[in-house]
Amino acid sequence: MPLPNDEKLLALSNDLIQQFDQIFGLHPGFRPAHAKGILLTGTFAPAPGASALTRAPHITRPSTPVTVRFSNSTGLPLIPDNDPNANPRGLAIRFNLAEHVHTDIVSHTTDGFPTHTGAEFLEFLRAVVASDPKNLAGTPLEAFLGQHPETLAFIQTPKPAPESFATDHYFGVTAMEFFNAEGKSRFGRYRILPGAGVHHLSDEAVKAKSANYLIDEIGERVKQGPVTFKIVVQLANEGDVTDNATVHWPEDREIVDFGTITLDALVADEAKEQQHIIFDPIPRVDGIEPSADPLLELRAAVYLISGRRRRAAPPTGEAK
Ligand code: HEM
Repeated sequence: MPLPNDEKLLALSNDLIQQFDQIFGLHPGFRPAHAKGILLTGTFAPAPGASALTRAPHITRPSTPVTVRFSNSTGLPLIPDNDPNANPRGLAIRFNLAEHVHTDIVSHTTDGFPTHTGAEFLEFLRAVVASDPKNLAGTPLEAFLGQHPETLAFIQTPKPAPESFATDHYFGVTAMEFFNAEGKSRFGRYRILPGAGVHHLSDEAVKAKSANYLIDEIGERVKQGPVTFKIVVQLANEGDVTDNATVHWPEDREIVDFGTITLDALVADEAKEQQHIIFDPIPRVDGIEPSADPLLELRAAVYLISGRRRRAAPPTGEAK
């Protein structure tokens, strides 16, 4: 994936990475956000009707190998899985179409995002750093939230911890434009639904869990049998806002089946692979185009700059 030439976009990308570094500290070889995670492999099988939505190659083939990464929030490689700040959890899915040819979905467990643009997100992060969350009166964060009800709404959305990475639902958040073989297009947002059902833990139950309960559990679970997720797409109606991750579409919007992923193994040489793989929020595949959501191009640049830095760091091995 290429880096864009847009100087302003690159400067904003670097500022955002620096802001994460400032909040979480530098951890060479780890991601500045979603630092703690685990990689699994499996296959994707398209849903029978999905070709009405898109002509993308993984929809026209019976089976495509996938690599997925489950993660905790924050740039702390050792954040305890039972820390409330580890929510929302992430799920990044790579569809391996051929050698060095792939398309990804990047999702997390909250349906939405705090801000419409990356510049606002940077302003929000700076306000967080400059404010005492326990005493908001008169702080930059209070001022920001006063001007951005969509950010307050995201903060106030409950973010319960899952029983397992395999029992949470994940949201693509940013809309994509899907094109089928006839050239007909629809905007949609991915949802990734666990075959084992959505099961969250109460705050009390989470406290009793261990610092690695999710990472340990998914490793054990996949040894016992396959872990499945159904991928669906929530379709926009004509006139729905498709370029703003803070705007939700009404729940009555049509949802179509996209396919199923079946995960059956952990990745060997985990630390090395996690350091190497760079997920891309832009699909870059025929049949699925990015929407005009400003987060997409920015994130693609952020993840690439960050990923190149991670690859250039000494091997992490096991986090110490
Ligand atoms: C301006 C908006 C955003 C910024 C600046 C941002 C920043 C980052 C950064 C720096 C990383 C580490 C990338 C790497 O080193 O490979 C990352 C990873 C990630 N982000 Fe974002 N993010 C944004 C929006 C989102 C949204 C909307 C979602 C949910 C759909 C999301 C979900 C994730 C996930 C799941 C990962 C981990 C990917 C992996 O496993 O490699 N982010 N983000």
